[in-house]
Amino acid sequence: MLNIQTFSKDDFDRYCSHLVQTHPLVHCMTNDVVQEITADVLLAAGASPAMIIDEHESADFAAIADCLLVNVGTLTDDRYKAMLLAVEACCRHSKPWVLDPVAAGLLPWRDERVSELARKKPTVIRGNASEILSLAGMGQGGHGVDSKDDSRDAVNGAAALAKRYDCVVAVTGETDFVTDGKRLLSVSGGDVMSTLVVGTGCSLSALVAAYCAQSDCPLEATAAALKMAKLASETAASVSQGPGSFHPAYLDALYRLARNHF
Ligand SMILES: Nc1ncnc2c1ncn2[C@@H]1O[C@H](COP(=O)(O)OP(=O)(O)OP(=O)(O)O)[C@@H](O)[C@H]1O
Ligand SMILES: Cc1ncsc1CCO
Ligand SMILES: [Mg+2]
Repeated sequence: MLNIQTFSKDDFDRYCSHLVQTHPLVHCMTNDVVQEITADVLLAAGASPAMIIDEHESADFAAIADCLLVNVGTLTDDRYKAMLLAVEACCRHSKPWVLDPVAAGLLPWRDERVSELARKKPTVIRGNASEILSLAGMGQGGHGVDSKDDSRDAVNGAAALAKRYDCVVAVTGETDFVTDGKRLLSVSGGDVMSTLVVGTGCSLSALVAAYCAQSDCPLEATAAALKMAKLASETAASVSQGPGSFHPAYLDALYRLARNHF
């Protein structure tokens, strides 16, 4: 078992300043459900989103963008081909990319493709506890796209996965954990209301990609993205009455955090 280090607010401040000053261009290949929240979260946080998804353009754009998100939430054959081309371009150009293995562990066709993507050297894999446990071969999948497991129970699976694929693995939940198989960081806080708005996890994976752009420490850059989401969720929950008002308050809170770091 690795020692758990808490990721500090000072560390977050440094990474957040870097993000808002560099304004990274984030190439998003994500699912149909979360396009809008993903773009809005990136803009509010100080990054620049672009959803370029066709196989004729994905490799060219991966070479232009600062980082890539691949999210398999609504995967199709065509999208998968375009994702592979983008991932290969990222690897050729040494650009960071993040894999969000939505609903891993439930569907064999999807699982085969998620495993193939994971073997293509993602910088970070970010998922909920059930997704990370399934990828590590230690779980049976979630309740559709939602987690059935506690993130604390997925820490060993996350570390095993990080070692297997030589990448950073982030598992989110009541407490978030990030590991590269050698160090383990925890990020606490946030609010359970995050789980009642679709795409808080998916958009967080895009934010992880943004923080990893031009960073030489993807482990800490990932923790910074998770911390930003936790801080913004806390603020949003304190001023909202339910998921409907939480959603815009979350964007506003991300924006205020970013603005404080200009
Ligand atoms: N019980 C909880 N208490 C507080 N925060 C939580 C809780 N569960 C999840 N979160 C937070 O919600 C956000 C999304 O994480 P989650 O694990 O729900 O991702 P996900 O299942 O992939 O989401 P989605 O598929 O809807 O995009 C993270 O910021 C995480 O820290
Ligand atoms: C609800 C849903 N279904 C496929 S992807 C997605 C977004 C949350 O992961
Ligand atoms: Mg998810």
